[in-house]
Amino acid sequence: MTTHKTMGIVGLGVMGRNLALNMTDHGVTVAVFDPWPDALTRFAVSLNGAAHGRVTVAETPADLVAALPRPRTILIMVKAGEPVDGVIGDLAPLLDPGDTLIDGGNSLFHDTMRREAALRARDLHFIGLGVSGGEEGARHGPSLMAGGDPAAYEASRAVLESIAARFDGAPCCALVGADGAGHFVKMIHNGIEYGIMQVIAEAFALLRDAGGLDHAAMAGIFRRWSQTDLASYLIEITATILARKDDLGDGPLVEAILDTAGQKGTGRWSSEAALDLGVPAPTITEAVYARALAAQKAERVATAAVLGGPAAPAEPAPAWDPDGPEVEAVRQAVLGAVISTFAQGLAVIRAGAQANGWDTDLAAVARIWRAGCVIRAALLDDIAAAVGAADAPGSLLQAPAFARRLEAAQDGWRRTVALAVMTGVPVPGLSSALAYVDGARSERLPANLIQAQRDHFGAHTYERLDRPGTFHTEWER
Ligand SMILES: NC(=O)C1=CN([C@@H]2O[C@H](COP(=O)(O)OP(=O)(O)OC[C@H]3O[C@@H](n4cnc5c(N)ncnc54)[C@H](OP(=O)(O)O)[C@@H]3O)[C@@H](O)[C@H]2O)C=CC1
Ligand SMILES: O=C(CO)[C@H](O)[C@H](O)COP(=O)(O)O
Repeated sequence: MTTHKTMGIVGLGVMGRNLALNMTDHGVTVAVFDPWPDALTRFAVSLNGAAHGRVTVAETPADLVAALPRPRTILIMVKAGEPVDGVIGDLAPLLDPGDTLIDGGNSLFHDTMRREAALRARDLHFIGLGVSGGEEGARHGPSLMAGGDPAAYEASRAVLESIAARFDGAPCCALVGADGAGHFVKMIHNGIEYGIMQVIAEAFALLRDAGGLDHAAMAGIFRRWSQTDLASYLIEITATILARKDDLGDGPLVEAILDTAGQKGTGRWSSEAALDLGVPAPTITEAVYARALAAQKAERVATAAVLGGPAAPAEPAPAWDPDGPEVEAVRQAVLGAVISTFAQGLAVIRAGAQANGWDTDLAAVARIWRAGCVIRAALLDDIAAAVGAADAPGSLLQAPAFARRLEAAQDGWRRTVALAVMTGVPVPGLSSALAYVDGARSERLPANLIQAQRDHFGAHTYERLDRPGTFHTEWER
């Protein structure tokens, strides 16, 4: 298959525009189309005369297709859902066998599987490409998670690798399986992103509300945490956010922001996939619930007016020392919860790959998350080594490097969750992540009682520990 150094791009919003600029920086010839004239104007302004001769601005999908050498490759960068089907519907009749469409949006992997099959039947290739890194990543190096036919990926690989972020010189771009695999991996990336953002937000609430720390002190704490095992993009931006003053009012900007978090669907889809696969991902799901609860602002205000929490101490406690043991305990809680969330997400990817017949290499996934993406973190280097080892265990929790980290973190983590419970600070992320680890390391869980209850009320039968077979008991006789 021919290697493409020319790419068509449909959709010049935040991501499409910046990916197009990134490509022109890397010598790729691009032809772009967006139905919104302002998007084309904004793109022309961003180009500022650069890449002369290597950019064609098309006025219609037909012009775009005509501007591309065969076999053509077109990256679709529009909102997930109907707009993607709309663009495919516009382009497919104009394409020739062997051409490739790449969907770089946050599409649901089931949609990608459906689209890939429909286009394959028309001799067209379809790659579902997870793109992470936001605006800055798109412009200067995102992490790219591709799903599709290896030959079609090979044809676009040079361009994708040239624009991807690099970690120790290696591009953060890989084929992670067939059809919907790239979008599945990106979906779980976002689920992990939800979990980590939630536990960081809970740490912020504890430092502020239980620890009595001001925003300058908290910014310093997060900056120091950036120098530890917790080093990551999300911890870094949290330090920056906490330090920012409100230029439209007094005090820190973060306190002027309405406390209702938005969500576009990938977190919920991750939870749905985990439930469908029967794989626990409680911290991801709690993070989705936490955003749903946050969105119920009026309801929360009404409840707060009638329902009190724990009694305040007679004497207000002094603020925590930013270098003291309480803050270190919160750091351990966040570290443990981040590891737990990665373990949950990787387990869902492993099960999703198995269920869908994808040959997803978990170590490659961890490697391409080391730079460019929102969940990039120092831990990912060790995660890649742990899940890529010849004798890699079934769960990240069993990998010696992570079992030891969790053991070291658990004391502070438990004290932090206990403190949150006693002071009434909601920590669904930190506590579910801990419960996941405690459940995962339990040789015996109380599911024996659940089986007995099921057998009692529904004659569902049970198995025994000491002999094979299926048993039923007449419990009331
Ligand atoms: N923003 C981010 O940080 C990230 C976004 N993503 C995903 O990337 C995708 C694009 O996101 P983003 O760039 O932020 O979205 P934007 O809304 O900024 O841009 C989408 C662009 O596509 C255009 N468009 C819509 N429908 C069509 C169509 N039928 N034909 C051609 N163009 C069309 C839109 O035009 P109009 O405005 O007129 O509708 C708009 O210019 C989404 O799936 C998003 O979830 C992935 C990673 C990070
Ligand atoms: O894919 C992304 C980052 O990786 C996008 O920023 C996405 O919009 C984040 O999800 P949500 O809007 O639901 O918080």
